[in-house]
Amino acid sequence: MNKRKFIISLLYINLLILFLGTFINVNNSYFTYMSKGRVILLLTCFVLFIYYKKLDSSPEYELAQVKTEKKDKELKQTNKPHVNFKDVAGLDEVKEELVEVIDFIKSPEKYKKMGAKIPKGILFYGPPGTGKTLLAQALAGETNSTFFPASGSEFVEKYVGVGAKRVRTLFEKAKKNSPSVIFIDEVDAIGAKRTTESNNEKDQTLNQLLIEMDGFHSDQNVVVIGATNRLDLLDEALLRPGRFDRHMHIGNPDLKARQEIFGVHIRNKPVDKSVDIKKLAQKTHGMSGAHLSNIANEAAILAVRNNKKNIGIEEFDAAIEKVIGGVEKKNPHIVEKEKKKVSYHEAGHALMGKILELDLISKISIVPRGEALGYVMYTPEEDRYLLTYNELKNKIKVLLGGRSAEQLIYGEVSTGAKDDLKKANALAYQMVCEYGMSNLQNRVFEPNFIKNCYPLIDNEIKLIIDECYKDSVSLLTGNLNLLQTVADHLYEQETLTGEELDTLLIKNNLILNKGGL
Ligand SMILES: Nc1ncnc2c1ncn2[C@@H]1O[C@H](COP(=O)(O)OP(=O)(O)OP(=O)(O)O)[C@@H](O)[C@H]1O
Ligand SMILES: [Zn+2]
Repeated sequence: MNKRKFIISLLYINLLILFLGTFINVNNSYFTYMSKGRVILLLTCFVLFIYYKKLDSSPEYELAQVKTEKKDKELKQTNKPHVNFKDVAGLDEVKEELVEVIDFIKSPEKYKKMGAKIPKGILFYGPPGTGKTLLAQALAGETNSTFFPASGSEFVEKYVGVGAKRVRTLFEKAKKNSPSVIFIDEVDAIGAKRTTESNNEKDQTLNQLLIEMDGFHSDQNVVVIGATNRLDLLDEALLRPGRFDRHMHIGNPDLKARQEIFGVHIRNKPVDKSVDIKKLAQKTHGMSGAHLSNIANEAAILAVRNNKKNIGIEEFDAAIEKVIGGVEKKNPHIVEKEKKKVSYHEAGHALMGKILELDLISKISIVPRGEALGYVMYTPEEDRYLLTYNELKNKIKVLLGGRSAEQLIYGEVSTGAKDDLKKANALAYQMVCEYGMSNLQNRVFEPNFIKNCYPLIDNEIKLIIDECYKDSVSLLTGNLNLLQTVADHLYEQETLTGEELDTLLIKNNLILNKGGL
């Protein structure tokens, strides 16, 4: 009821009471014998009633009504993203993992009956522009949830308690509008590791976030998604079970994913038939989804500028060059000619792993990840607590496989093996100083004693590393064809799963030469 209506109603009721009073209070000097007064009162009541009714349909009133309804609807609409999984290209593994969360949000009763708890906190981590925000929006879109975006930096304020209050309000709103998805970008701005030097405001904000995450129950149907470029910066407390306990890596797209991302971004653009999306994807190795969307947009702008009906390959090429210019300054990883070298390097690691039957390979990739230009991911067959002398040496050989491949193919080595060498040397050091696995035999060297006999220890480390490197080069030499095939496929596809690697070997009748092992 609005103000005007309220006043009229009051007036109306008062007049009615007055009118009835004329019958009860016979001594009333005004009305007892004044039937005219009664008529006037009745008439006023009637007029007021008509006015009241008219108010309901007055344009002014209707407008006010429409305005509030629109505001409510707008709020709901902006909070309900019209994005779903088909707008997110690539990232198949992550989407697969999220399917379960979607089901949780859609039919919580099913899980409640089984006593299963809805996952509360999911953490997306990975380089900028890879679709973390987009994916969170799509999760809300898929489940018709209300979306509450926030950024960690918004919560960090000068005044103690302000950030904490904002966190509280955000969660309150989300609970009221459930099912809902809270998305906190740059979560490291509030959730960074606490230092001894206290920062009252930041600590309070983080504490409030922890309290809120502990506080809501699975039946409240609120999912919190945090995003960060730096998982290593986050406070342990935030990663504990019941908080952000599901971590999903959102990496840069590989060739196939880049093709798909281009597909999404040219969906509504008039693109010339001669444009080959695969070729565009090949030219944009190492770029993020945001870069690709930027390229599609730049190309469209250029087409307008060139008075073209359709976007042609010239526009795409110019747009790629423009974006690469910006990227290369920030990201030294993206140099096309290095892609080949990285392919040999990673193929070297993978082949050594296969030859020596170390852990199972789950993925080989030349898509840069963090500091690394490429990587091989292993799934350990079982937890191992005891490793033999030969097994440790095999581990070192696999670590040196990348450098050996480079030496073999290019006749010289590059800086790409920095991390491998560090790990290989650390293992060799442990073999000599901790495990008694060198010519120094069953001796163990305590850290404060090492300085005294360092040349001796260093010599033993060198013997192990040199022998492993020699073996690794000779094993790869015996499998040169294989190295070539794997590297070529890796260069083409950018990622190979463990199964794809196996199929490749079988299909090409390639037999591992284990060099008498
Ligand atoms: N996988 C993808 N599929 C389709 N478009 C994508 C994809 N990844 C990124 N994009 C495009 O890039 C834009 C930026 O992505 P988004 O903001 O989600 O990245 P982000 O990972 O959240 O980045 P930041 O870490 O910088 O916050 C998106 O709006 C979208 O246009
Ligand atoms: Zn390596």
